[in-house]
Order: sequence, then structure tokens, then C-alpha cells
Amino acid sequence: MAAVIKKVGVIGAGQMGNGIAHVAALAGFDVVLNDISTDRLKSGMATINGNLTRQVSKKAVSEDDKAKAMARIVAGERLDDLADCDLVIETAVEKEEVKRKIFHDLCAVLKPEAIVASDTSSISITRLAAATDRPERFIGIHFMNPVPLMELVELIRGIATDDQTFEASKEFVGKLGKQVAVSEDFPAFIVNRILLPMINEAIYTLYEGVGNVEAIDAAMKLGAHHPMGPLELADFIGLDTCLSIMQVLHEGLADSKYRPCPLLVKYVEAGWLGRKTQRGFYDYRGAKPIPTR
Ligand SMILES: CC(=O)CC(=O)SCCNC(=O)CCNC(=O)[C@H](O)C(C)(C)COP(=O)(O)OP(=O)(O)OC[C@H]1O[C@@H](n2cnc3c(N)ncnc32)[C@H](O)[C@@H]1OP(=O)(O)O
Ligand SMILES: NC(=O)C1=CN([C@@H]2O[C@H](COP(=O)(O)OP(=O)(O)OC[C@H]3O[C@@H](n4cnc5c(N)ncnc54)[C@H](OP(=O)(O)O)[C@@H]3O)[C@@H](O)[C@H]2O)C=CC1
Repeated sequence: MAAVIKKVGVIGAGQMGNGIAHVAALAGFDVVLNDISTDRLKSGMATINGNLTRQVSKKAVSEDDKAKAMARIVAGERLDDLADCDLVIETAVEKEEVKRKIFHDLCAVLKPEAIVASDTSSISITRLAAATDRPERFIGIHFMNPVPLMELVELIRGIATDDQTFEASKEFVGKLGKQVAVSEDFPAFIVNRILLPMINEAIYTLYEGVGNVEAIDAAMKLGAHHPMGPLELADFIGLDTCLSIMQVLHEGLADSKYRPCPLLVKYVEAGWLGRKTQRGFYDYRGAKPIPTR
């Protein structure tokens, strides 16, 4: 029988972490949101409040449900605050060494029967599971951005993930009102295996001067009916995350077709990570985004 999940811990209060806390609380789960930074925790809570307020104004959520959801989320600054969670989802930066350290420290305080999951965009679930004391209760639960709006969640089993963990995770995702796509544990899974090479190619198209930022985004929005242009989407995802995913694909599949575009590397080195730092392929500091190339 699948384990019963009532209390969910979320590690990392960035764009994915606050989105996951938002949808879990709205679905009736008790949530503990954790981050190493107190400021990030505060801004994560404020973002959830703002997004719920927007849903109330659109009549997608009632005032009462918003208040109940906010009351279900507790901000916890220490990993100890997650000790009695039934499921903990890690959504810290896309860096394997950071995630491995989190899992090591988390497992020391988390109740043994709890499930541990990662929202990683690309990193091997089997390898991350090996950094825990419970590889059989470890799984990839990969949400899409923006979490409150996107319908899909990928579920990725590591080599040791047991059936109870998979079933409990599937049931949890269903309770959030999302659809599951099951992916094998290959670099970047399904969505990012397809999406990120497209984004990387758009950056090469810019790098080689085939088109400027506006032309490339307009081409894919109007010519292929994508809701966002690939460069706008890269800024939305975060250029650091895009680069990490391309590096995992390049190293994991050892194929030069996944070589990260040098221009993407340059933007990340400049600290121009997209919307989250106010500058990427667009500059977001003014009233309207301005292309940076
Ligand atoms: C990198 C990875 O590992 C995996 C990934 O996630 S890859 C990224 C996947 N995501 C995508 O590809 C997103 C592509 N973009 C889109 O689908 C759309 O642009 C979008 C859904 C994000 C926004 O759509 P839009 O029509 O341009 O925006 P906008 O009009 O501002 O908002 C649409 C609605 O969403 C709501 N909304 C926007 N952001 C929201 C949020 N964070 N929370 C709640 N509601 C939100 C708005 O209130 C609005 O509601 P109504 O339709 O009721 O008016
Ligand atoms: N962006 C996207 O579109 C998607 C991203 N993902 C994945 O989700 C994860 C998070 O991405 P995203 O939310 O965009 O990134 P963000 O940069 O928005 O958020 C990451 C958060 O984790 C915090 N953090 C860093 N180290 C730790 C730690 N040791 N303990 C607790 N918190 C920590 C960061 O704090 P600080 O800034 O202070 O370092 C930050 O608040 C990544 O693995 C990413 O690949 C999955 C799906 C979509």
C-alpha cells in the first residue's frame, strides 16, 4: 500500500519551491517551506501570497481557500523543521554537489519512513538517491514552471525506487490536479531533453547573428505558435538553470550536439541570469523588457 502523504516539506523557496508550496497548500497539504536564506523565505512567502491574490481576482480561487492555503504554509529556516514531513521535495539550485549535501543533512533529521524527492531538471535520480540513506524511497518529481499553471509533472524512478514510493508520488501529483508523464532516468528526462536543445539552438542563432533577440522570439511565437519566444523562455527558466541542464546533457550523453552555446556561458558568467536578476536576453529593470542584443 502506498504511504499516506499529509505533510510536505519543500527545500528552496525560489520560483519552483514557492510554486510547489503554493499548489500543495491549495490542495490541502500542510507545507513547510525551507531555504538557507531568510530573505528568500520571506520573498517566497510574499510571491505565494501575490500569486494566490491574482488567482482570487481571476475567481480561480476563493478568498477563503486562499486564507486556508496561506495558513497551511509554515516557513522553516532549519532542516530540523522538516523532520516529521511525509514527503520532502528538494528545489534548490541545479548543482549536484549542493543537492547531495542537502540530502545528506536532511536524512540525518528526517523520519526514516518519509519519501525524499528532487525537482531536478536534469540530474540523475539514481545518483542523487545514492546520497541518501533511503534510495528505495527516493524519486524525481519534476514540476514545470510556472507551477500553478502548468499541467504536467514528470515522475522519474531511480534504479532502486520502490513501487510504494512511485504510487504515493503519483497519487500526490494527482491530488494537485496535475498529469503525470513517466520518464526513464536519462539526462534531462523528457521535457528538457527536447526543450533545452531548442533553447540552446536559439542562443546559437543569436550568437551567429542569424537574427536578433526580437526577431528570434517573434519568429517562434508567430511562426510556431509558442506561447513565449525561446529567449524569453530561457530568461523565465533562469540562464544558470539552462546552462546546468545543457552541461548535464553534454556530459551525460557525450554528444557534441548538446554543447552549451558560448553566449549562454557568457551571460551566466556576467551574472545575467534572466528575470530573477532583472537582466538576461532582456533587461527587465524598466517599465518594459528591452532586448540586450
Ligand atoms: C526548466 C525545467 O526544468 C522545466 C520547465 O518548467 S520548462 C518551462 C515550461 N514552461 C513553459 O514553457 C511556459 C511557456 N509559457 C506559457 O505557457 C505562458 O506564457 C504562461 C502560461 C506562463 C503565461 O501565459 P500568458 O497568457 O502569457 O500570461 P498572463 O496573461 O500573464 O497569465 C495567464 C494567466 O496565468 C496567471 N498566472 C501567471 N503566472 C502565474 C503564477 N505564477 N501563479 C498563478 N497564476 C499565474 C495569470 O493571472 C493569467 O490568468 P488568466 O488566464 O485567468 O487571466
Ligand atoms: N526554473 C525552472 O523553470 C525550473 C527549475 N527546476 C529545477 O528546480 C530547482 C530550483 O530552480 P529555481 O526555483 O528556478 O531556482 P531559484 O534560483 O529560483 O531558487 C533556488 C532556491 O534554492 C535556494 N537554495 C540554494 N541552496 C540551498 C540550500 N542548500 N538549502 C536550501 N535552499 C537553497 C536558493 O537560495 P539562494 O538564492 O540564496 O542561493 C534559492 O532560493 C533546480 O533544480 C531547477 O533545475 C525544475 C523545473 C523548472
